[in-house]
Formats: sequence, structure tokens, C-alpha cells
Amino acid sequence: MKQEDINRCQIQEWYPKFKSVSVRTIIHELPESFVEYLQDDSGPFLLPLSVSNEDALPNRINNPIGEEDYQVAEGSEDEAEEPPSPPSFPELELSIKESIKTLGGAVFPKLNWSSPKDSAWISTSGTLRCSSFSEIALLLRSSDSLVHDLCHAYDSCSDKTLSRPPKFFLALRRWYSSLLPAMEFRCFVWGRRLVSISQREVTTFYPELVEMKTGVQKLLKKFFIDIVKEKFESENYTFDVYVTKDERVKILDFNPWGAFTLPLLFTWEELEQKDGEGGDGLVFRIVESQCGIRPGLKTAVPQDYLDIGPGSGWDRFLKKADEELRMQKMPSGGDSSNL
Ligand SMILES: Nc1ncnc2c1ncn2[C@@H]1O[C@H](COP(=O)(O)OP(=O)(O)OP(=O)(O)O)[C@@H](O)[C@H]1O
Repeated sequence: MKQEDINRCQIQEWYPKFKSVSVRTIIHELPESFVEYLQDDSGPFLLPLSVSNEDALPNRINNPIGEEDYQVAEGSEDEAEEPPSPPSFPELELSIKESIKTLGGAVFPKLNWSSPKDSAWISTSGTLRCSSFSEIALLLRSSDSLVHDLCHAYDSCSDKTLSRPPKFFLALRRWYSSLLPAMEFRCFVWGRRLVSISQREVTTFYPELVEMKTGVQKLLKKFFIDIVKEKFESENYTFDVYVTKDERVKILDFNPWGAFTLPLLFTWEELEQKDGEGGDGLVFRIVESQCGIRPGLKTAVPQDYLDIGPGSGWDRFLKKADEELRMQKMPSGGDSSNL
């Protein structure tokens, strides 16, 4: 794979060409100071100080009062270090605020290639829906998926000269809460021919797809030939689409062939052997039964984190903490056998 193939899959490159068949998006060039903030792993996790007073986590990350109390109680006041002051990006924040308003009040954020999908669990809604700069910063800063965009995008290129793109962009896409996962598909293009299509969400069996399969295949094949084939210049790539109820096709994303792109219900070896739309070799795979589902590879949160029922890890942890607190409050100071 070449750097130019990777570059074409950046949203700021493909979106202007496919705007009319995609989701409404506003793209912001990011100042280097914000890129450095996203990359900075040293020091505590601080959200930017909001100039519009819109905090994603009010009174927590940006309020060091609790920490100061703790430091005074632990050691002498002289030893307590000044907490670092949070960064601030007023210009970026205000332009993002304007874009969010233009896009109807809520957006889906992504950088050049990727969204912070692995940090959805940290937001109050458990999704990537953002209605403020602060929420966007929280998701971007907490994401491991974005480390790929920031540092490793060109790692699998045979002509690698870059370690990162010269500029980073933040794409704000109008938020759609009603997207049906069953209607998302990944299309695989090999040698400029549409060779395969896979259901995008492979962790679920959608019975309705079994009946719709032939119609969707025809629709996507026509869409590829009419809209994508001539306009996207790489030989090999994938693109993700959403099919609406009234059978319109919307492009959600382009991805490079192989490397960090998931082949979903195929393997890359299989895909490279398909003879494609020239003959009748287009292969469309969906999960055909409840037994065929695959585990989610990227968006998983440990089950222990979600399970809060009796006997769960959380339950035992909270009971133990409660017990320890009660012990500490006892006049003797709890267990004295260690004294
Ligand atoms: N505008 C939107 N509103 C709501 N949900 C969206 C929106 N755009 C995308 N999504 C959901 O988020 C998922 C991931 O989107 P997208 O492909 O743009 O992110 P990504 O990080 O590039 O993912 P991948 O690397 O897996 O391709 C989509 O499959 C879709 O379900």
C-alpha cells in the first residue's frame, strides 16, 4: 500500500467529492497546540478550560479542590505541588460551537481517518454524540483508536516517508440517532472492482437482512458503478455505506485495503481471490443465523465494567469499601493486630 492510498481515505480528502451522497459534515483544521494536547500522555488528565462554560465533566476533572484537600491531609503544605492549569483553545472552541449549532445541535466527531469509538463508554450517553467542545475533547483525549491517526497511519506503507500527516482535521458530522446497524455495509474494492460486501455490524444476526440481501446487493453494485468507481482513485480500498429506508445509499467512510481495516465476515486472503463485478463474482456476506455472530473487536468494554448486579465485581468492591470505611470509623481504628 502507498501513502497516497492512505491519504485518499482521510475525510477532508474524500468528503468534498462525495458530499452529496454522504452525511452533512463540517471540517475544522486543528491547531498544532490541540494536536499536542491530544498526544500528551504526561501529567494528569485535564479537559480544556471552556470559554463557554460547557464542561463535559463539571466539578471533576477541572476542579482540583478535592485533590488539594487530599494533599494537605497526606503531607506538609510545603510539599503540595501547584496543580497544572488546564489548557484552553478559545478560537477552536468557538468555531466548533458554531458548527455544532449549524449541524442541528449534536455531532459525531472524527479525526482524519478515525472516530474515538473506543471511548464512547466514557460519555454520559454511552455514544459518540457530542453537543459541546468539551465533550468532543473528552472523547478524543480518552481514545486509543486515535493514536493510530496521530502516530501510526502510515506504518503499513511500502513507500513510508511520513510518520504523521502534515495537518490534522476534526470532522463534525451531523448526529443521527436513528441509524439502524443492520443497514450498514462495508464494500470491498480490489483492482477497481467491487468484489465483496459484508454486513458492517458482525456481532448481531438481523433476520430482516436475509430477505433484503438480493435487493441491497443490486443497489450497492449500481451505487459503486455510478458514483464511486470513477471518483475514488485508488485501485484497492473499502468504503462503508448506510442504506436508508427509501433505498438511498449514504457513504459513511473510506478505508485503506488491509492494514488496520477490518475484513469483517471475510479474510483478506479470500478477498484478494475474488474475481469481482466484471464476472458475477460479487460475494455478499451477512450473518445468516444466530450461530454465525462474531465478537466485536474494537468497541468492547469489559463485561466486569458493565455488570453491577449482586455478586458482580462492582458489588464485591463496593461492599469491601463499605466494610473498610466502617472499620476505620470504629474507635480502635479497626483491626489492631498490625500495630
Ligand atoms: N453521523 C453519525 N451519527 C451517528 N452515528 C454515526 C454517524 N457516523 C457514523 N456513525 C456510527 O459510527 C460508526 C463508525 O463510524 P466511522 O466508520 O465513521 O468511524 P471509524 O472510526 O472510521 O470506524 P472504522 O475504523 O471501523 O471504519 C458507524 O458504523 C456508524 O454506526
